Formats: sequence, C-alpha cells, structure tokens
Amino acid sequence: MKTKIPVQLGQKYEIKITGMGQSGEGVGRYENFTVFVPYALPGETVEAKITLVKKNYATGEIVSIIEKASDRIKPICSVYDDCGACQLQHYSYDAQLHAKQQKVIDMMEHIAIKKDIIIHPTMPSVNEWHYRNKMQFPIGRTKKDGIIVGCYAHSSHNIINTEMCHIQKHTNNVIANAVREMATKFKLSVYDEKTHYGLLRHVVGRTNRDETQAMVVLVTAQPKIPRVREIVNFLRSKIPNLTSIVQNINTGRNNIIMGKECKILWGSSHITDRLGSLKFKISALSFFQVNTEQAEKLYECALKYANLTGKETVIDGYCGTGTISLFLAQKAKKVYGMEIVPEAIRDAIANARDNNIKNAEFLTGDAAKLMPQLYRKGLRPDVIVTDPPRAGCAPEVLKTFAAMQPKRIVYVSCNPASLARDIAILDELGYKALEIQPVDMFPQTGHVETVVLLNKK
Ligand SMILES: C[S@@+](CC[C@H](N)C(=O)[O-])C[C@H]1O[C@@H](n2cnc3c(N)ncnc32)[C@H](O)[C@@H]1O
Repeated sequence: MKTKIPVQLGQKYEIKITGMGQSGEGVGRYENFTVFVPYALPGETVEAKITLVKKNYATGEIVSIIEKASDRIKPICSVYDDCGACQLQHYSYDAQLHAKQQKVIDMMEHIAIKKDIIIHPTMPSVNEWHYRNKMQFPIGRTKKDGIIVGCYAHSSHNIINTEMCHIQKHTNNVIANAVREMATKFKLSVYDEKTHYGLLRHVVGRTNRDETQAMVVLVTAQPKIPRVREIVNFLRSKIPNLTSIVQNINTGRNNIIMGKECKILWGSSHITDRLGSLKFKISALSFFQVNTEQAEKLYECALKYANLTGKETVIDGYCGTGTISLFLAQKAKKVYGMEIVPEAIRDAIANARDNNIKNAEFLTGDAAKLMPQLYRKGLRPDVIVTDPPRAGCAPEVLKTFAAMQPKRIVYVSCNPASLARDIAILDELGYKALEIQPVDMFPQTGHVETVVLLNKK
C-alpha cells in the first residue's frame, strides 16, 4: 500500500526536533514522517523549508527557530555556516556529549537488543579544539581568490578557503597556508575534477601530539613537480617544525584522496608519535587516530574491556599501524594483528621492534580472508579486539570470530549504524553486548566512537 507523504518540496512546516542524525543534523517528525534538518538541535521547534523528499524521509533547511534550545551557542569559526567539516559548533560541548550518548542509545533501541546493555555517558575529549593531528585539504583556484586551500563546503566539492581551522592542530594550519603560498608563488597548476588536467590535488598535513614534527604530503595528479628543489626549500622556510615532505601520486579519476605511490622529497618517511609509553612511526599512507590524546583514552578503555592477565592469545583485526595490538601485547601472552594496507603493517612491525615488544605478530591482507585462514590453522584466541573501518566487519569475519569461540570480543567502532548491525549479528552467533563506552574522538562534529564489550553467552 502506498503511504501518503505529508510534506511537499519547497513548502514550510513547523517541526519539533527530537533527536540527532548520523551527521549531527536535527531529526524531527511531521505527521509521523521523518524530516532531517541540519543545524537544528534536539529540543528545538523550527520552521523548515523542505529541500528534498524521499519515500521514507525528507530534508529541510531552517527558515526560523520558533523555540530555541538553551544549549545553542555562537560558533567560533568564521566560515562555519559554509564549511562541511564541523556540524556542532553551535551546540554547547556538554550537550554534544549527551547527544552522542543518546545517538548510541537510539541506535541500540533500533536493533531491539538495548534492554540490558549498559551505555555509559560519552567520555569527553581531552581537547575540545585543535585536536586533529591530520589535515586533508583539497586545493583549488577561483578567479576572485586565486589558489584556495581548505575544507569542502557542506555536501559539495566547493572549497572553502580556510586560513584557520579550529579543530586542526596549529601546525596543520601553518602547512595549509604555506602550501597556498607555495602554489601561488611557483604558479603551479591545480587539478580540475571535471577535465582531469592540472597538478595539485590535495595537501595532507600530519603532526605529532606536541607538534615537534610535521609532514607535508603533496598529492599530485602527475609524477613531475616543476622546480621541486625550490619548492622543498620554500616549505622548509615556512614550516619551522617540518621533518618530512612526501609526494603522493594519485592519477585516479575518483574521490579517493591519496594514490598508492609515495616519493620522499625531503626528510624522513614518517613522523613519530606517542600513545601512553609507546612510540609509533606514522608514514603518509598509514591510518593513525586523528585525535592522539583521546586515542590514548580509547585504547585504555579497549584494554580494560579485554581484561587481560598475561596468559591470553589475542587477535587485533584491522590493526592499522599496530596501535591497539601493542597496547594489548604489554598485558597478553601473544597478539596477532591484521591489516590490509602493507605500509601500515610495515609500520606496525617497526613499531613493535622500536618498543621492544616481541609477542606481537602482524599479517598483511583482508581480514575476511585472513581470519578464516587462521581458524583453519587452529588458532583459538581468548580475546578478539576489532576496530574496523566505517563499513564495519565483513560477515565472514564476524562468523569466524564466533567460530573461534573467544571469551570476549571488544569492538571499537566509528559508526554506530554498522556497529548496531554487527552487534545484532554477533548476538545471534552467541555473543552478548554487555557495556558500551561512547568516546568523543571528534568534538564539534556529529561523529561518535564507541568501545563495546561482548561476552560469550
Ligand atoms: C579504524 S582503522 C583502525 C586502525 C587501528 N586499530 C588504530 O586504531 O589505529 C581501520 C583499519 O582497517 C584497515 N582495513 C580496512 N579494510 C580492511 C580489511 N578488509 N581487512 C583488514 N584491514 C582492513 C584500514 O586500513 C585501517 O587501518
């Protein structure tokens, strides 16, 4: 039976906002029909003009706020209205934390197994601002402004020229500004997504927690950078803590930021950061949590849930540069880490060696293939820790987790939707979620990270 959609494109409706969506947008209902309203806050009543209508939901934009939330504050960023990077600067930090906890509760209610799971209050970030150790800004050009470097505007590929991003560590702002000046001074061409002509695509900046080291990655659409030595010297003169300049070549006609090939133009192939008492090498292509100070808290929580005594064998699926693996290895008999990016595994092996950790072994490959292989070889871990990308774990991976019969599974997730789906699958496979700790890794944005403890039923 066809249900009647009660809203029409271009019309205005009064909507009471009751929740927050995946990207921090307000969620309300009009005659029981879901309407998403970006920048509207839970508790507010807004007049919204409908901009998109789909079968099961609509999207609207705020025309006026009829009833304002007491937690609504003035955003500090001058480009906040246009920029797509942050979604919650207009919400007090306490309210952001509360809304993120609620988002996890809502997601668990959705899969109907919430009843007896303890969902803790969100752990606040050590830094509310200037927490990002990694910046990835596209580079463009306009007639009016010349070379522009910054975040994409909300839901578009228009670049917002950004001289000061308040969630980036200061070094990354210095890098973005230096690269803008460099591209202008050396008259470098800029890649055009439509014609596929031009050289510079993105700049990626990375820095460590105390900002004593910095890496610039120039992502180019062609292998040759003209006047490259002069460019290296220019960047070195502009970025005082610079320790590495890398060129990444990306000839792909897609939205993926970095290609597979990296060339070191100057300095080191990596920067080094610290988590707890461990040191980590991070190269241009390696995944490393973007909020270092808070990653420490996240991993401490994963370690607490793993509840190791020193006798356990542990698998860390999706291990990146081995961060969680090495945290666990300090308290376990043996840890196996697996990861699909070979460079990250190289870093993980070097990280184990540099930290004098001998009970961690790292495997390169797709977890969906490696896990069943390890199962067939007879590996039966006591604990499994898994920290997959946003899409969550592949079904074969979850099945193998359960077949291995560990006592506990600790699931670290950056996406409550795929997490809820995987918890429901694991529940059917005999693993019950007991506790969830939401952790705020990304203040001012709608994202929430979670650590979940699941026990064998
Ligand atoms: C969210 S990150 C977690 C990394 C690490 N635990 C950390 O905190 O630094 C997910 C990792 O999974 C890796 N990955 C993605 N797909 C994979 C797959 N099919 N098999 C194994 N690893 C994969 C990514 O390269 C990335 O390093």
